Amino acid sequence: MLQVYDTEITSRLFLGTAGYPSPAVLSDAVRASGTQIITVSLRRETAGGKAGGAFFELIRGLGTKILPNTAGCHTTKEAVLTAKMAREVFKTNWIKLEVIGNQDTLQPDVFALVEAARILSNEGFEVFPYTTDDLVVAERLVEAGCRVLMPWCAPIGSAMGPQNLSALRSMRAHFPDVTLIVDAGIGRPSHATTVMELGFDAVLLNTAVAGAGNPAVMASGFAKAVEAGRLAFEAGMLEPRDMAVPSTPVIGKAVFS
Ligand SMILES: CC(=O)[C@@H](O)[C@H](O)COP(=O)(O)O
Repeated sequence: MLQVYDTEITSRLFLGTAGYPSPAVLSDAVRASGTQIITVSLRRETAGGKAGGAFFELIRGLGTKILPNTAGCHTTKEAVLTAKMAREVFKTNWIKLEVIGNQDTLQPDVFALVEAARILSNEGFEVFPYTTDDLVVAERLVEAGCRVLMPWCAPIGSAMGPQNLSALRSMRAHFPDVTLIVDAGIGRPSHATTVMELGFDAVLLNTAVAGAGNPAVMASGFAKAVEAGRLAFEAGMLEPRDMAVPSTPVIGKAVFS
């Protein structure tokens, strides 16, 4: 069971809803993933060219909790305004806060992000900030009122997978009580397993499923990968060793008669 703000969920896989070839494929993938939280952009072109009301109706019909996002925003002002519109449209205080600072890497403008997080938290929003793996920025976001952090593991849509495992490990160690969700850059189920093994609470991904040859099958693969990583973390994994250790201890010598 994972607590996200005051909501308890069992699936640790969050799914984006952009870039699917059709609304039907999107619906199938969401169902196959078993996700309980999907993120929706108020601004992006949506599945099958459907936009606005029709798309949002489809999203509401999927039976998951909705985490609106501010994808495509580049300033504090734009992100705050988009968050307020999202609250009206989806009747939720949750907002996945994205303030993009660089067009090539789509990395967040962390200064504008902290400012927007503070404004929105003060206005009663529960903020899920899309951030880098920088510990100082993370501290500022927590001070601004965020109880969830969403560090990237690689640029959005890159499918590169974790680029800085030691930074992610440090983040987990520094924030044992903050809900940490890896968001962006995951390309394969094994990437999701890797970050879950580090003790991250969940992963959010979009492109790896939406762009797969068969999104529903890939969504199901990711669900299993996330669960496997979590189970491994909870079970306690062995540390790698330099030397061989016999897995079958022997006592004395075999006796042949
Ligand atoms: C969907 C969303 O809100 C994002 O933050 C992002 O698009 C996820 O990244 P990937 O598409 O790389 O999984």
